[in-house]
Amino acid sequence: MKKSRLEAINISRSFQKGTQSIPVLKEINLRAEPGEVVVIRGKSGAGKSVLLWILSGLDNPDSGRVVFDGLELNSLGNSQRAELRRSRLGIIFQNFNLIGSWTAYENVEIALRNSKLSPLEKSKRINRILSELGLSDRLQNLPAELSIGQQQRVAIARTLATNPELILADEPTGDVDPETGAEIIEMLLTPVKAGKAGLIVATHGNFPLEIATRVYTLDNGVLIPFKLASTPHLQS
Ligand SMILES: Nc1ncnc2c1ncn2[C@@H]1O[C@H](COP(=O)(O)OP(=O)(O)OP(=O)(O)O)[C@@H](O)[C@H]1O
Repeated sequence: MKKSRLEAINISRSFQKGTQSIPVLKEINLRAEPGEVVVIRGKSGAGKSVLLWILSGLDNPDSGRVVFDGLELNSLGNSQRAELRRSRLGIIFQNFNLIGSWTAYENVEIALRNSKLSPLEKSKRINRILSELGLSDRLQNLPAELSIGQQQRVAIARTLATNPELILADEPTGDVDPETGAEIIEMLLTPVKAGKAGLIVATHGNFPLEIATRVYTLDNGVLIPFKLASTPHLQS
């Protein structure tokens, strides 16, 4: 099996406020590969989103490296990074990043714009994923006509549509009821259990830690391994 491992090596990132430099990430080391679920816990403002942006090449670290499947993100240009995100990484943002004037269907379709699938295959895939997420009767609705949880599911459908090798999810179950949360987790875990994708999740704490391969707490800029009471495992 091809191992598309992501590795972050000694990542540091600070932000400037006036003359003051505020460190958000301090020499973070992290890895994830297909079949693994890596959870990053942390309070609001701990730097979880900043870390996910850096891991997906949306932001640059001040120092350190991110390597995905042998590719150094730092040395890729913007268009190469965008292509990597489009074709191999799946990012679920905290604010969903849906396009307001497009329907649920169109918001998922955009992820497949460069795919080699035929129009029929594309449409079958979009319909299947949206219906698996319980949105078959919302295909033609705009984001503003959907509940927050439904918008979140459209964002997840858009991410899963391209069969990414690594999924980076910022609070994927943040704004939904427990039942919907469980469905979202099941959808995210399907490619992970099949060994096709790795999953990195950032959470305040409402993600079930027992399904994680590794859990960390991001505290004061440092990533600290978090030990679960029982042995973590991924049910298949
Ligand atoms: N562009 C920026 N300029 C200055 N400071 C920033 C910038 N982006 C993030 N920060 C700061 O970095 C810190 C970490 O923010 P981040 O959004 O990563 O936190 P988080 O752990 O994801 O929080 P939450 O769980 O509330 O989303 C915050 O103090 C934030 O103000």
